[in-house]
Amino acid sequence: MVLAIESNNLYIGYESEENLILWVVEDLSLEIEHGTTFCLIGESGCGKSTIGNAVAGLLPPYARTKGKLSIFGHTVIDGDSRRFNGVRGRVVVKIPQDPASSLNPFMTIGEQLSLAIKHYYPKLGNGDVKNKVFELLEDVKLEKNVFDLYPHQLSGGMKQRAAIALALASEPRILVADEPTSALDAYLRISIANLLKKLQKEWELTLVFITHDVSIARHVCDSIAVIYAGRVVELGEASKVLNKPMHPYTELLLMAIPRRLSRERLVDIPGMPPPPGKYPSGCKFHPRCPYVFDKCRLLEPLLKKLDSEAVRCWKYYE
Ligand SMILES: Nc1ncnc2c1ncn2[C@@H]1O[C@H](COP(=O)(O)OP(=O)(O)OP(=O)(O)O)[C@@H](O)[C@H]1O
Repeated sequence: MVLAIESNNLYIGYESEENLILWVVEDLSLEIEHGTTFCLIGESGCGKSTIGNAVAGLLPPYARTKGKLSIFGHTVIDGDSRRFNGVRGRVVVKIPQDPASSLNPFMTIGEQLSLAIKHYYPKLGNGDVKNKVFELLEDVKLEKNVFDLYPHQLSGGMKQRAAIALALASEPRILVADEPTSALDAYLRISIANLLKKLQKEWELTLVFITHDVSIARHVCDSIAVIYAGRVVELGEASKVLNKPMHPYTELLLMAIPRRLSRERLVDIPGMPPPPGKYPSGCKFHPRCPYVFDKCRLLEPLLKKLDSEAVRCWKYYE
Protein backbone atom coordinates (compact mmCIF):
# COMPACT_ATOMS: atom_id res chain seq x y z
CA MET A 1 0.00 0.00 0.00
CA VAL A 2 1.37 3.42 -0.99
CA LEU A 3 0.37 6.27 1.30
CA ALA A 4 -0.36 9.45 -0.60
CA ILE A 5 -1.08 11.50 2.52
CA GLU A 6 -0.16 10.84 6.12
CA SER A 7 -0.72 13.17 9.03
CA ASN A 8 0.42 12.59 12.58
CA ASN A 9 -1.16 14.55 15.38
CA LEU A 10 -1.50 17.59 13.11
CA TYR A 11 -2.81 20.88 14.52
CA ILE A 12 -3.68 23.84 12.30
CA GLY A 13 -4.62 27.29 13.57
CA TYR A 14 -4.70 30.93 12.52
CA GLU A 15 -2.84 33.69 14.37
CA SER A 16 -4.85 36.83 15.04
CA GLU A 17 -3.47 40.40 14.99
CA GLU A 18 -3.23 40.17 18.79
CA ASN A 19 -0.88 37.16 18.31
CA LEU A 20 -3.48 34.76 19.64
CA ILE A 21 -3.62 31.41 17.90
CA LEU A 22 -7.06 29.94 17.28
CA TRP A 23 -6.59 26.21 16.72
CA VAL A 24 -9.11 25.19 14.09
CA VAL A 25 -7.97 21.60 13.45
CA GLU A 26 -6.63 19.44 16.27
CA ASP A 27 -5.10 16.00 16.64
CA LEU A 28 -5.49 15.02 12.98
CA SER A 29 -3.99 11.61 12.26
CA LEU A 30 -4.90 10.24 8.85
CA GLU A 31 -3.52 7.73 6.36
CA ILE A 32 -4.84 8.10 2.83
CA GLU A 33 -3.95 5.33 0.41
CA HIS A 34 -2.84 6.38 -3.06
CA GLY A 35 -5.39 5.85 -5.83
CA THR A 36 -8.44 6.13 -3.61
CA THR A 37 -11.13 8.76 -3.03
CA PHE A 38 -11.15 10.11 0.49
CA CYS A 39 -13.95 12.33 1.67
CA LEU A 40 -13.94 14.96 4.39
CA ILE A 41 -17.49 15.63 5.50
CA GLY A 42 -19.04 17.86 8.13
CA GLU A 43 -21.03 21.03 8.68
CA SER A 44 -19.82 24.45 7.63
CA GLY A 45 -16.95 25.84 9.72
CA CYS A 46 -15.69 22.51 11.07
CA GLY A 47 -12.27 22.88 9.39
CA LYS A 48 -12.60 20.86 6.15
CA SER A 49 -11.14 23.57 3.88
CA THR A 50 -8.36 24.23 6.37
CA ILE A 51 -7.35 20.56 6.12
CA GLY A 52 -7.64 20.71 2.30
CA ASN A 53 -5.46 23.84 2.18
CA ALA A 54 -2.89 22.23 4.47
CA VAL A 55 -2.64 19.19 2.15
CA ALA A 56 -2.42 21.40 -0.96
CA GLY A 57 0.23 23.67 0.60
CA LEU A 58 -2.10 26.66 0.50
CA LEU A 59 -2.24 27.77 4.14
CA PRO A 60 -1.74 31.53 4.56
CA PRO A 61 1.51 32.77 6.15
CA TYR A 62 -0.28 33.58 9.43
CA ALA A 63 -1.44 29.95 9.78
CA ARG A 64 0.25 28.03 12.57
CA THR A 65 0.91 24.28 12.54
CA LYS A 66 2.05 21.58 14.94
CA GLY A 67 2.63 17.89 14.26
CA LYS A 68 3.51 16.32 10.92
CA LEU A 69 2.11 15.96 7.41
CA SER A 70 3.74 13.88 4.66
CA ILE A 71 2.94 13.63 0.96
CA PHE A 72 4.19 10.36 -0.55
CA GLY A 73 6.55 9.96 2.40
CA HIS A 74 8.04 13.44 1.94
CA THR A 75 7.54 15.60 5.07
CA VAL A 76 5.85 18.86 4.04
CA ILE A 77 4.71 20.06 7.47
CA ASP A 78 6.98 19.52 10.44
CA GLY A 79 5.93 21.52 13.48
CA ASP A 80 5.50 25.12 12.35
CA SER A 81 7.70 24.74 9.29
CA ARG A 82 6.09 24.09 5.89
CA ARG A 83 8.02 23.07 2.78
CA PHE A 84 5.88 22.54 -0.31
CA ASN A 85 8.39 23.46 -3.05
CA GLY A 86 8.11 20.92 -5.86
CA VAL A 87 4.93 19.50 -4.30
CA ARG A 88 2.45 22.38 -4.43
CA GLY A 89 0.79 22.66 -7.84
CA ARG A 90 2.74 19.72 -9.20
CA VAL A 91 2.17 16.66 -6.99
CA VAL A 92 -0.90 18.06 -5.29
CA VAL A 93 -3.38 20.55 -6.71
CA LYS A 94 -6.61 22.01 -5.43
CA ILE A 95 -9.82 22.70 -7.31
CA PRO A 96 -11.48 25.62 -5.57
CA GLN A 97 -15.15 25.91 -4.60
CA ASP A 98 -15.57 28.76 -7.04
CA PRO A 99 -14.04 27.92 -10.45
CA ALA A 100 -13.97 31.62 -11.36
CA SER A 101 -11.25 32.11 -8.73
CA SER A 102 -8.80 29.91 -10.69
CA LEU A 103 -9.72 31.15 -14.19
CA ASN A 104 -8.35 34.39 -15.63
CA PRO A 105 -11.30 36.39 -17.07
CA PHE A 106 -9.06 38.10 -19.68
CA MET A 107 -7.63 34.98 -21.32
CA THR A 108 -9.33 32.25 -23.35
CA ILE A 109 -9.48 28.77 -21.84
CA GLY A 110 -7.04 27.59 -24.54
CA GLU A 111 -4.52 30.32 -23.65
CA GLN A 112 -4.77 29.53 -19.94
CA LEU A 113 -4.31 25.79 -20.42
CA SER A 114 -1.40 26.33 -22.86
CA LEU A 115 0.31 28.66 -20.40
CA ALA A 116 -0.07 26.14 -17.57
CA ILE A 117 1.28 23.27 -19.69
CA LYS A 118 4.25 25.39 -20.87
CA HIS A 119 4.99 26.29 -17.24
CA TYR A 120 5.15 22.64 -16.16
CA TYR A 121 6.61 21.23 -19.41
CA PRO A 122 8.84 24.02 -20.84
CA LYS A 123 10.49 21.69 -23.39
CA LEU A 124 7.23 20.92 -25.23
CA GLY A 125 6.82 22.56 -28.66
CA ASN A 126 3.74 24.63 -29.55
CA GLY A 127 2.08 21.79 -31.49
CA ASP A 128 2.48 19.33 -28.61
CA VAL A 129 1.17 21.91 -26.15
CA LYS A 130 -1.92 22.47 -28.29
CA ASN A 131 -2.50 18.70 -28.57
CA LYS A 132 -2.21 18.38 -24.80
CA VAL A 133 -4.77 21.18 -24.33
CA PHE A 134 -7.25 19.35 -26.57
CA GLU A 135 -6.60 16.11 -24.66
CA LEU A 136 -7.33 17.90 -21.39
CA LEU A 137 -10.54 19.41 -22.81
CA GLU A 138 -11.62 15.94 -23.91
CA ASP A 139 -10.74 14.45 -20.51
CA VAL A 140 -13.10 16.89 -18.79
CA LYS A 141 -15.74 16.48 -21.51
CA LEU A 142 -15.53 19.97 -22.99
CA GLU A 143 -15.92 20.55 -26.73
CA LYS A 144 -12.90 21.71 -28.79
CA ASN A 145 -14.49 25.12 -29.41
CA VAL A 146 -14.06 25.93 -25.70
CA PHE A 147 -10.38 26.53 -26.56
CA ASP A 148 -11.32 29.97 -27.96
CA LEU A 149 -13.87 30.96 -25.32
CA TYR A 150 -13.42 33.26 -22.33
CA PRO A 151 -14.63 32.17 -18.86
CA HIS A 152 -17.64 34.52 -18.99
CA GLN A 153 -18.84 32.69 -22.12
CA LEU A 154 -19.09 29.38 -20.21
CA SER A 155 -21.92 28.03 -18.06
CA GLY A 156 -21.25 27.25 -14.37
CA GLY A 157 -20.73 23.54 -15.07
CA MET A 158 -18.38 24.27 -18.02
CA LYS A 159 -16.35 26.70 -15.88
CA GLN A 160 -15.94 23.99 -13.24
CA ARG A 161 -14.77 21.53 -15.94
CA ALA A 162 -12.29 24.13 -17.26
CA ALA A 163 -10.99 24.67 -13.70
CA ILE A 164 -10.52 20.88 -13.37
CA ALA A 165 -8.64 20.79 -16.71
CA LEU A 166 -6.38 23.60 -15.47
CA ALA A 167 -5.71 21.69 -12.24
CA LEU A 168 -4.75 18.59 -14.26
CA ALA A 169 -2.27 20.48 -16.50
CA SER A 170 0.67 19.60 -14.23
CA GLU A 171 -0.36 15.90 -14.21
CA PRO A 172 -0.68 15.83 -10.42
CA ARG A 173 -1.00 12.70 -8.28
CA ILE A 174 -3.30 14.20 -5.65
CA LEU A 175 -6.37 16.30 -6.38
CA VAL A 176 -8.04 18.20 -3.53
CA ALA A 177 -11.59 19.13 -4.58
CA ASP A 178 -13.07 21.60 -2.11
CA GLU A 179 -16.88 21.58 -2.41
CA PRO A 180 -16.45 21.49 -6.21
CA THR A 181 -20.17 21.08 -6.73
CA SER A 182 -21.64 23.43 -4.13
CA ALA A 183 -22.43 26.25 -6.60
CA LEU A 184 -24.18 23.92 -9.06
CA ASP A 185 -27.71 22.55 -9.38
CA ALA A 186 -28.50 18.92 -8.46
CA TYR A 187 -27.96 17.50 -11.97
CA LEU A 188 -24.63 19.28 -12.49
CA ARG A 189 -23.52 18.31 -8.97
CA ILE A 190 -23.78 14.64 -9.85
CA SER A 191 -22.21 15.10 -13.29
CA ILE A 192 -19.14 16.94 -11.86
CA ALA A 193 -18.85 14.35 -9.06
CA ASN A 194 -19.00 11.57 -11.70
CA LEU A 195 -16.37 13.33 -13.79
CA LEU A 196 -14.02 13.60 -10.80
CA LYS A 197 -14.55 9.95 -9.95
CA LYS A 198 -13.84 8.96 -13.58
CA LEU A 199 -10.66 11.08 -13.67
CA GLN A 200 -9.57 9.65 -10.33
CA LYS A 201 -9.76 6.13 -11.77
CA GLU A 202 -8.31 6.88 -15.23
CA TRP A 203 -5.49 9.11 -13.98
CA GLU A 204 -4.91 6.88 -10.89
CA LEU A 205 -5.23 9.91 -8.67
CA THR A 206 -5.73 10.26 -4.97
CA LEU A 207 -8.86 12.39 -4.69
CA VAL A 208 -9.56 14.29 -1.49
CA PHE A 209 -13.18 15.29 -1.80
CA ILE A 210 -14.48 17.94 0.60
CA THR A 211 -18.22 18.26 0.97
CA HIS A 212 -21.11 18.71 3.36
CA ASP A 213 -23.35 16.77 0.97
CA VAL A 214 -23.78 13.20 2.22
CA SER A 215 -25.41 11.95 -0.99
CA ILE A 216 -22.43 13.11 -3.08
CA ALA A 217 -20.02 11.54 -0.57
CA ARG A 218 -21.94 8.26 -0.78
CA HIS A 219 -21.64 8.41 -4.56
CA VAL A 220 -17.90 9.03 -4.95
CA CYS A 221 -15.92 8.04 -1.87
CA ASP A 222 -14.00 4.93 -0.88
CA SER A 223 -13.31 6.12 2.64
CA ILE A 224 -14.51 8.99 4.74
CA ALA A 225 -13.58 11.14 7.72
CA VAL A 226 -16.43 12.85 9.52
CA ILE A 227 -15.14 16.13 10.95
CA TYR A 228 -16.67 18.00 13.88
CA ALA A 229 -15.14 21.06 15.56
CA GLY A 230 -11.81 20.47 13.85
CA ARG A 231 -11.34 16.84 14.78
CA VAL A 232 -12.09 13.51 13.15
CA VAL A 233 -15.01 11.95 15.00
CA GLU A 234 -15.45 8.93 12.74
CA LEU A 235 -13.22 7.36 10.12
CA GLY A 236 -13.60 4.32 7.92
CA GLU A 237 -14.85 2.80 4.69
CA ALA A 238 -17.52 5.09 3.24
CA SER A 239 -20.05 2.27 2.79
CA LYS A 240 -19.73 1.28 6.46
CA VAL A 241 -19.70 4.79 7.90
CA LEU A 242 -22.64 5.96 5.80
CA ASN A 243 -24.75 2.81 6.19
CA LYS A 244 -23.98 1.99 9.81
CA PRO A 245 -22.76 5.19 11.50
CA MET A 246 -21.20 4.81 14.93
CA HIS A 247 -20.71 8.38 16.11
CA PRO A 248 -23.89 10.23 17.23
CA TYR A 249 -22.87 13.18 15.01
CA THR A 250 -22.63 10.97 11.89
CA GLU A 251 -25.98 9.42 12.81
CA LEU A 252 -27.63 12.85 13.04
CA LEU A 253 -25.89 14.13 9.91
CA LEU A 254 -27.39 11.21 7.98
CA MET A 255 -30.85 11.73 9.48
CA ALA A 256 -30.75 15.38 8.41
CA ILE A 257 -30.57 14.63 4.66
CA PRO A 258 -33.30 13.26 2.41
CA ARG A 259 -32.73 9.74 1.08
CA ARG A 260 -34.11 8.46 -2.18
CA LEU A 261 -37.12 6.17 -1.76
CA SER A 262 -37.09 6.67 2.02
CA ARG A 263 -40.15 7.91 3.87
CA GLU A 264 -38.25 8.49 7.11
CA ARG A 265 -38.78 11.96 8.61
CA LEU A 266 -35.83 14.32 8.42
CA VAL A 267 -34.35 15.36 11.75
CA ASP A 268 -32.54 18.64 12.50
CA ILE A 269 -29.28 18.46 14.42
CA PRO A 270 -30.07 20.64 17.44
CA GLY A 271 -27.88 23.72 18.02
CA MET A 272 -24.88 24.92 16.04
CA PRO A 273 -21.28 23.70 15.76
CA PRO A 274 -19.00 25.74 18.07
CA PRO A 275 -16.62 28.23 16.41
CA PRO A 276 -12.84 27.82 16.97
CA GLY A 277 -11.82 29.23 20.34
CA LYS A 278 -15.25 28.38 21.76
CA TYR A 279 -14.92 24.60 21.68
CA PRO A 280 -16.53 23.18 24.85
CA SER A 281 -14.60 21.06 27.35
CA GLY A 282 -14.88 17.29 27.12
CA CYS A 283 -16.28 15.84 23.91
CA LYS A 284 -16.74 18.75 21.51
CA PHE A 285 -20.10 17.34 20.37
CA HIS A 286 -21.55 16.80 23.87
CA PRO A 287 -23.81 19.93 23.97
CA ARG A 288 -25.68 18.61 20.90
CA CYS A 289 -25.48 14.89 21.61
CA PRO A 290 -28.66 12.95 22.45
CA TYR A 291 -26.61 10.27 24.27
CA VAL A 292 -24.54 12.62 26.45
CA PHE A 293 -23.49 11.38 29.91
CA ASP A 294 -21.33 12.91 32.66
CA LYS A 295 -17.93 11.78 31.38
CA CYS A 296 -18.61 13.40 27.97
CA ARG A 297 -18.77 16.84 29.61
CA LEU A 298 -15.44 16.42 31.40
CA LEU A 299 -13.02 14.55 29.18
CA GLU A 300 -12.45 14.39 25.45
CA PRO A 301 -12.31 10.83 24.06
CA LEU A 302 -9.47 9.81 21.75
CA LEU A 303 -10.20 8.35 18.33
CA LYS A 304 -10.67 4.65 19.19
CA LYS A 305 -9.84 1.99 16.59
CA LEU A 306 -12.53 -0.66 16.17
CA ASP A 307 -11.74 -3.17 13.40
CA SER A 308 -11.46 -1.17 10.18
CA GLU A 309 -13.13 1.94 11.61
CA ALA A 310 -12.29 4.52 14.25
CA VAL A 311 -14.63 6.59 16.37
CA ARG A 312 -14.20 9.39 18.91
CA CYS A 313 -17.01 8.72 21.39
CA TRP A 314 -17.14 7.55 25.02
CA LYS A 315 -20.02 5.18 24.13
CA TYR A 316 -17.42 2.86 22.59
CA TYR A 317 -15.16 2.85 25.64
CA GLU A 318 -17.78 1.25 27.91
N1 LIG B 1 -7.62 32.00 6.18
C1 LIG B 1 -8.25 32.02 7.35
N2 LIG B 1 -7.94 32.91 8.30
C2 LIG B 1 -8.55 32.92 9.49
N3 LIG B 1 -9.52 32.04 9.87
C3 LIG B 1 -9.86 31.12 8.95
C4 LIG B 1 -9.25 31.04 7.66
N4 LIG B 1 -9.81 30.01 6.98
C5 LIG B 1 -10.74 29.46 7.81
N5 LIG B 1 -10.74 30.12 8.99
C6 LIG B 1 -11.62 29.81 10.12
O1 LIG B 1 -11.45 28.44 10.43
C7 LIG B 1 -12.70 27.85 10.77
C8 LIG B 1 -12.92 26.64 9.88
O2 LIG B 1 -13.11 27.12 8.54
P1 LIG B 1 -13.00 26.15 7.29
O3 LIG B 1 -13.28 27.00 6.09
O4 LIG B 1 -11.74 25.40 7.35
O5 LIG B 1 -14.23 25.17 7.57
P2 LIG B 1 -15.15 24.36 6.54
O6 LIG B 1 -15.59 23.16 7.28
O7 LIG B 1 -14.40 24.15 5.28
O8 LIG B 1 -16.36 25.35 6.30
P3 LIG B 1 -17.13 25.68 4.92
O9 LIG B 1 -17.85 24.42 4.55
O10 LIG B 1 -18.04 26.80 5.33
O11 LIG B 1 -16.06 26.10 3.94
C9 LIG B 1 -13.76 28.92 10.60
O12 LIG B 1 -14.03 29.47 11.88
C10 LIG B 1 -13.09 29.96 9.74
O13 LIG B 1 -13.53 31.26 10.03
